Amino acid sequence: MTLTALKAQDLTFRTANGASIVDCVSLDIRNGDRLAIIGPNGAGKTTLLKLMCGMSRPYAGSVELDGKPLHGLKPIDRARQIAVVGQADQPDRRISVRDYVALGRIPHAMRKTRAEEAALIDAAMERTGLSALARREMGLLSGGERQRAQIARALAQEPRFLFLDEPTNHLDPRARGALLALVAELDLTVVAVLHDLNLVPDFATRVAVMRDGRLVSSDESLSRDLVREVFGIDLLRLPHPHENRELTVFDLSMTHH
Ligand SMILES: Nc1ncnc2c1ncn2[C@@H]1O[C@H](COP(=O)(O)OP(=O)(O)OP(=O)(O)O)[C@@H](O)[C@H]1O
Repeated sequence: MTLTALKAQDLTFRTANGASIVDCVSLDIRNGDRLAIIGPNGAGKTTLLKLMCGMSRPYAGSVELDGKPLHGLKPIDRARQIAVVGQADQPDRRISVRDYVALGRIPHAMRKTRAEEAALIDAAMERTGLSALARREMGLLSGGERQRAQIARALAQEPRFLFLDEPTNHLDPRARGALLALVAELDLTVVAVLHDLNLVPDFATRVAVMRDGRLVSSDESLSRDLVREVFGIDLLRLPHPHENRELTVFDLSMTHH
């Protein structure tokens, strides 16, 4: 049985001067989905992500969580279910990595023993490879380490949904795949804005394609025609030269044709 967990209906977000940045988007997210939101710069991806996780309010339309209005939930109740790793998060530079990760426990305060709380925080740090950096100040971390700390904080939150905005933008190529593989292993429903299209096929069970504030597709995979139309590049599926599998390749040179 696959139940719709989050249901966005006719979501519209407008700026003060009336421009629609997200325009009448309807999207169902089922339990266990890993939805990638992709699209060109300025397409409205981050705005849609914020609307769907309850961080910002729509001008029109609604989001339902298990059939109830998401925007009617108290922030703490929302935070028990939804963890968000945003692009603009600015952790206090002076706190230790471990204390930062521990912030993820705030929505659950007083529900577990101290030892259980500590074990959850340690497990989140271990999973993201941060144990050795536990005492370092957040302000001293590299961009990639900080990104992992943000994921660790979200894991410590024990959410049902994980919303990620560009979770890999500071990571080197190998670390990008590794981080998304880690996220995919967790038993979570994930919504992630991704810029690197190479990461999408392995990670996503569904792909939401945004353009000019509109949702143009939310299928299980990307079609060549759609990639060409929306991004102006070519998607090729080629046999791996040494292994018995297919490679998805994005040919950026098409823009020069
Ligand atoms: N509160 C706001 N007021 C005015 N304009 C806004 C507001 N929020 C976003 N915008 C504009 O709306 C457009 C969509 O922004 P958004 O960040 O959602 O796009 P995006 O697809 O995530 O872009 P990128 O890929 O560049 O991160 C942009 O042109 C942005 O400048």
